[in-house]
Order: sequence, then structure tokens, then C-alpha cells
Amino acid sequence: MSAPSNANPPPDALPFPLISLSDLSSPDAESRSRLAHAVTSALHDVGFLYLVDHGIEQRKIGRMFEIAKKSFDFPDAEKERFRQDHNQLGFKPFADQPNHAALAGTEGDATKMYGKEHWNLPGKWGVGNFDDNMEREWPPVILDHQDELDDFDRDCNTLVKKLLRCVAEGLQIPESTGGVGYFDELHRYDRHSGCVLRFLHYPPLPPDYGLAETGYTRINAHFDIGTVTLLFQQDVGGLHAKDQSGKWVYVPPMEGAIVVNLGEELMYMTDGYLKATQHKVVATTPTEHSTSRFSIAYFAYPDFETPIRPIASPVVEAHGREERARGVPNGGPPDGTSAMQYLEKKYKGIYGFTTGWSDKRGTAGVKTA
Ligand SMILES: O=C(O)CCC(=O)C(=O)O
Ligand SMILES: [Fe+2]
Repeated sequence: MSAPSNANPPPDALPFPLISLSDLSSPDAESRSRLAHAVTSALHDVGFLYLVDHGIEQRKIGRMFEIAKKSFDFPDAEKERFRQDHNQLGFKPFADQPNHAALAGTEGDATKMYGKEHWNLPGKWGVGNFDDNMEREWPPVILDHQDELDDFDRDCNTLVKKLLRCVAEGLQIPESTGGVGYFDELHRYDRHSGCVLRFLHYPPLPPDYGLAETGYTRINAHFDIGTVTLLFQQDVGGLHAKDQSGKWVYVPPMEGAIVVNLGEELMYMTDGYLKATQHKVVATTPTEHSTSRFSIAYFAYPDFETPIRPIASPVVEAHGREERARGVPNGGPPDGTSAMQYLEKKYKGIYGFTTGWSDKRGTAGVKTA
């Protein structure tokens, strides 16, 4: 399929900052610090950015999209066998849309709905990182590519840590409480967390669905939940996000770039200094109507035991509270809430599920690297 013209917009046509990670390995401390500042500023100002020179090979991203396409390419009745379970792993059918509109702080949507299907993948480190994540049925298309999926999952996790090193530097987290490695410790492979890799497919609309003026909503407006999300888009767009002025803007796919956005937990952990930003997927153009959109998301979450409360940072202390007053949605979770409890509550609201995590945590082992 040839890429439509919107697949490679010039950087000045992008709605959010385009940041190259190449200076991450610069011997020059000033260049590294400029990068840390750029990442932190983008996540503070608007909570979205485009990332290039991120270190994940384009070849691997291309392979993931090939596997993603295959993973949806069998009859719906068969996919039913792999339905998302209480661990949130597995297949979520088109017919079964999550209830984003039910979440406080996000907007319901007045436009017509035409949803999507997704896979929450097991990964070696899939949701919860429990050692029984593979002890359920998975289709051959997942099992046959398990090594590649694990490898990609690990690349995503590594990239998240690189990004969050910039954030830790930007927030001036003191050496005594972890310094630039602060978030590394919260995103360890060998601990339980909500991190998950997801394949998404937005099937074409039926031909008799005419172009609606407001578009067709594929995912309702929502905030992501964890620390950061890495979003891989291909050639078919549809993603929209709220900018600083509260206006919905189109977030076009850009070849080679990963879209990064911030989740609620990191927003609360910085007392509102870093912004979680609402986003949604809406089909508005003829291409978005008539062509399947595939996307891949890696949702990063902190260790289950992480308290969701403001971290020790002079930047957060100086500015967080006033930012929170400017409208952090939901006001933040009650004191003493852990990352696991926060995510369980969200999953219950979105999917109506109760997870088995609290019970399992003490008994099931974690994967080791
Ligand atoms: O497919 C997309 O572009 C967005 C997906 C998304 O926002 C989500 O699953 O949370
Ligand atoms: Fe999202």
C-alpha cells in the first residue's frame, strides 16, 4: 500500500515538538542537558512529543506491523477463544468497546462510534509480569513470534527508561533519591508492573457509512494511565490530541517517529507538573474510512508497589502544586494508593473487570531477565 501524503509531514507541520534522542550518548554534558530539558519541557507544556533517533530499528517496527496485521487476519469467531482475561491479556473484540467515557475527567463523545479490536500481548514481561502469563491459550500467530515480541517489548522498555532518564534530569531529582536513574528503578524487568504491548486494528467502515461531518469515533477521548506511552503509527492516521489551548489537533503519522504521551500516574507523581493529555482516534478522511488503520502501543507503568504521590524533586516542589490547581483531572488518587491499586481501579472502570493481581502477587513469581 502506498503511503498517503500525510505520512511524512515536515517537522514544522507537526502539532507537537519533534525531538531527536541522538544527543543522549553525546560526550558533551551540555548537549545531554539540553536534550533532557527539551523532553521535560514538551511533557510539561503539552504531554505529547514526536521522537526520532530513538534507537528502535525501523526494520523491527516494520516486522511488528507485519505480525500485527496477521494477528487480526482470522475469523472473529476463532478470535473469541482468546478473549482478554482477568489479567487484561488477550484479544478485545470489535464489538466489545471499553467504556472510556465513564471515566471522570475525560469527555464523552457525541460523534458516531465505530470501534476497533486489539491484542494485549503476553510479552515475556506482559501485564503484571506474572510467570503464568503464557498459561492460557494464544493463537499460533502470537506463539510463533514470541521471541520477536519479547525482543520488541524489551526495546520499548529500554527506550522508556532512556526517555525517563531525561525526565529525571529535567526534574532535578536529587542523587540521594535516585538521580537520573530514578525511573529506571521503577521500570525493572524483574518486577511486577502493568507494562503491556498492544496491537490495535481499526477496520474500514462499511461503504454505506457516509463521511460524517464530525467523523466516526474509533476510541473515545481518554488519558493513558501509566507513566509514558510509545505509540507507533503507520500510514493511516486518525489520532487527535488536545493541545495546550484545549483545541483538538490532528497527530499525523510520521515515518520513523514514535509519538510519546504521558499517562496519569506520572502526572500525579509530578503533582501535575508533567501533563497527561487527552487523545482519541477519529476517522475523518476518506482514507481513514476505507482503509484499515493499524497502530502499536507500548504502555509503560511503574512497578506495582510504587506510591502514586508527588516525588522528591525541586521542580515538582516549586511548580507542581500550582499546576495541579490549574486543573489536574480527578484531583489525584487518595494517599497511599499504589500503582497496582490505581491501575486495578481504572481497569474496573474501563472494562468492568476485577483483576486477580492482589491475590497473585504474593504467590506467582516474576520473570527474570
Ligand atoms: O491507536 C492509536 O493511535 C491510539 C491508541 C490509544 O490511544 C490507546 O489505546 O490508548
Ligand atoms: Fe491512549
